[in-house]
Amino acid sequence: EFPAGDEGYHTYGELTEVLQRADSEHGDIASLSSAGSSYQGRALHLMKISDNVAQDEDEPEVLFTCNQHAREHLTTEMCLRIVERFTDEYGTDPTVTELVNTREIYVIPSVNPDGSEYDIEGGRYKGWRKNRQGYYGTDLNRNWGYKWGCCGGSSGSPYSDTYRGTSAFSAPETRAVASFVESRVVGGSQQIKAHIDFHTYSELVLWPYGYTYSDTTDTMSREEARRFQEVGRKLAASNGYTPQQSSDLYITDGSVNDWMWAEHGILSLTFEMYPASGGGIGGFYPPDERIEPETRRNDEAVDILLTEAGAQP
Ligand SMILES: NS(=O)(=O)N[C@@H](Cc1ccccc1)C(=O)O
Ligand SMILES: [Ca+2]
Ligand SMILES: [Ca+2]
Ligand SMILES: [Ca+2]
Ligand SMILES: [Ca+2]
Ligand SMILES: [Zn+2]
Repeated sequence: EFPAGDEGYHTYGELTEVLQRADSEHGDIASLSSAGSSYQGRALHLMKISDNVAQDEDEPEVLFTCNQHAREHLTTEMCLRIVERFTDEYGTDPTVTELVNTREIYVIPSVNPDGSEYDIEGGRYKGWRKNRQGYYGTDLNRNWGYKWGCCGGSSGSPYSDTYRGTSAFSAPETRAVASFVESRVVGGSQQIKAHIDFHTYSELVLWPYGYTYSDTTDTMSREEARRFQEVGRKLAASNGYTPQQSSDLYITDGSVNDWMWAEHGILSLTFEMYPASGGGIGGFYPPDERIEPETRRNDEAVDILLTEAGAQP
């Protein structure tokens, strides 16, 4: 459980309850399933939100993933905010209603439930980042299969916080989410057009590639790079984060954004949420009073991405 005073954060059990309630109370537009299981057997909850939710309609699909990194609990709350806003405000908020009627929204609130539960075990924060596979865990955001381990943007040491795992997709969690994305290739084309992976912290909007400093590659043309910049800057203007290519921060290899773009042409970005800086490990644990303001802060960005998905080939 969360330490005293931080009860506003959701444990895995509480998260599960909220999702199950949304599914039952909004059955016409919300459908709860699972992308697969974590290493320790927890369901990787997958919520679909759309009109005629039981039908696979020809509407742009958008994916939101959260909590790849265990200690980044604010991101789980961010994905919950998306689920609650697009179910509770459907039929009253015109923007929400229009987006639910014209898009298929997928939300995975916790990609790393094992690590998240371990991080808060005994009501004390451990600063844990990785999953719970093997003795020391794998950094899920270095385990994706595009340019895995290519470029010094991850570690081969199991003790390291950026340990890439024994092979691409060696972690059941990345494998499950990747399989879900692969299942959205229908009639030869990927139905998911855009994606945000939420992290904390630093208040940044990041776009690929992470594995190289160069803006363009054989799989990122000048106009594609310009599209990422344009959308990234628009998103950052709405929430006050700083927009940049992720390698401007540091080189990473095996990150989710690189794989989503290179393998599926998905406009995939990372949001690093509040706080902007300061506090070292403490920055990962903002008091629960920050949950509402810092998740609502991204409402407009979520709407922008859902809208931009309609213009994505
Ligand atoms: N959340 S964080 O502190 O781990 N930072 C992220 C930043 C990041 C995210 C996506 C691509 C490159 C870099 C990380 O995975 O290192
Ligand atoms: Ca509190
Ligand atoms: Ca629909
Ligand atoms: Ca569809
Ligand atoms: Ca519709
Ligand atoms: Zn992170």
